[in-house]
Amino acid sequence: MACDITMNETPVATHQNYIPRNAVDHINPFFFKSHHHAYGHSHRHGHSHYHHRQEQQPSPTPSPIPLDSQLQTPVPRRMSAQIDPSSLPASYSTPPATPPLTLKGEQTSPPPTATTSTTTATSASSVETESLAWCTARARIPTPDGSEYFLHIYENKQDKKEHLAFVFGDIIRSQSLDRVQLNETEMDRMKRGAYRGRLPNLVDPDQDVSMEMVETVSVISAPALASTSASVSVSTAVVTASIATTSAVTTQAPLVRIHSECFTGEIGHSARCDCGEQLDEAIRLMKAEGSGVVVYLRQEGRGIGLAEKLKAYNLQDLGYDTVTANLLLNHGADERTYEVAQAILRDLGLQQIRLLTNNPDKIEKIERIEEQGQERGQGALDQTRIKVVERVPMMPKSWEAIHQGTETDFEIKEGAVENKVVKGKELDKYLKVKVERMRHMITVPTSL
Ligand SMILES: Nc1nc2c(ncn2[C@@H]2O[C@H](COP(=O)(O)OP(=O)(O)OP(=O)(O)O)[C@@H](O)[C@H]2O)c(=O)[nH]1
Repeated sequence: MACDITMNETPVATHQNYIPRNAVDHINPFFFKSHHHAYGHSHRHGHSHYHHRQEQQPSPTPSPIPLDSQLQTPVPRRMSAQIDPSSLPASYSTPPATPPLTLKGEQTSPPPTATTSTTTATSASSVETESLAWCTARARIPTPDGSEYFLHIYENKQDKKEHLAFVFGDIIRSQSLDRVQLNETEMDRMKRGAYRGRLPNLVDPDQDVSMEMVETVSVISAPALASTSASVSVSTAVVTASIATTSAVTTQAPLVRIHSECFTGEIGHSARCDCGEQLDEAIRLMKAEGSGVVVYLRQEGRGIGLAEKLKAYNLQDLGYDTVTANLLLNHGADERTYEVAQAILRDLGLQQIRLLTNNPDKIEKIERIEEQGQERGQGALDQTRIKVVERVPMMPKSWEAIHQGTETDFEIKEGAVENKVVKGKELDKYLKVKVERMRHMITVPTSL
């Protein structure tokens, strides 16, 4: 079977208009947006280098790349398409950081031929109008038991945090990641993780890259972009090898865990909460099913942040419970929002999910269609409803042992944390308060 994994530069990505990637942040409009936010004063008074440069050195000629202004979007974050090369120092005309790539044994990239197809490249603006969150990178993460998952990084319009998705199995894919971006080479796509299958090692001379290995990878070059109005055409080389199909149909909705960051419980071995245990259990279940998604939201301390959570812990040591502690710090009992999680699930093509949770608030919020997007200036967001077709409870391990009468077999000592499984009076109190004051749907053991 013909197998062409040769990487071609797209025609517009010429030597002349190439800008080193590390130089681009300073002229990237998205960078300006966040920079402006952080240094609003200096910009307002026109003192910043960026502002000065924009006003004093207007671009004398149009960009060599015919792009509409809508392309000034955060995907890709370091897009070079907006740059007028004539306004840049000569030192910027260096070779591309992503050179044309050939497989071992091949001489040069062939010109576009029958194996090259014209595909629709998205203007990233379509991502901006359609979704609150978009995937910027994905990579395979092998785990000690030999299984692996793909970690996805998401940016969004609501905050400046990098939210994550742990995706188990090959079927669930990010639409925003798979979209063809302007001017990108197939090497760019592989670096972002926009490929199917597994990447072959092209570098190690001891490792023979067999055709069989190469056939396991396919750079995705033609995702469906029918709804994209602002689109341009680019040519990309197409891997002609057979690829892992996505047509496999899952018989049931995938397992999903929407998990909020907990530094103390996941990294800090804290026995105050069961967060680390829950994350591990969700991953274990998804490995067992061979499919599922953990959406990991950077909403530490139920949205109040780590410093405030530590203050809440001091108040808890003084005797207040986890809800009252938040209120005494002038926070809500739970300040989390789930619009970004909704956007991530939509991006992953998940509309029906089995949600691992005890928290009814999460279910209500994830199913709700928010109307605030427009008010926040987020454009017309995709509002496809997500349905929780099943709630899968997360019984704390120590309580599960009590319910099953296996408490004495339960190896964890009082107050200890073992493989992130926790047991102790502080945990019991925390969990009871979540049942009594936060409507958590787990049965408190009668002995407690
Ligand atoms: N403010 C505050 N946050 C806490 C405390 N203990 C844990 N957390 C945070 O609570 C959140 C727990 O997140 P999750 O486990 O995803 O959510 P949950 O509301 O417990 O719901 P489920 O686990 O899905 O049943 C994390 O952000 C933790 O950092 C606490 O005592 N005070």
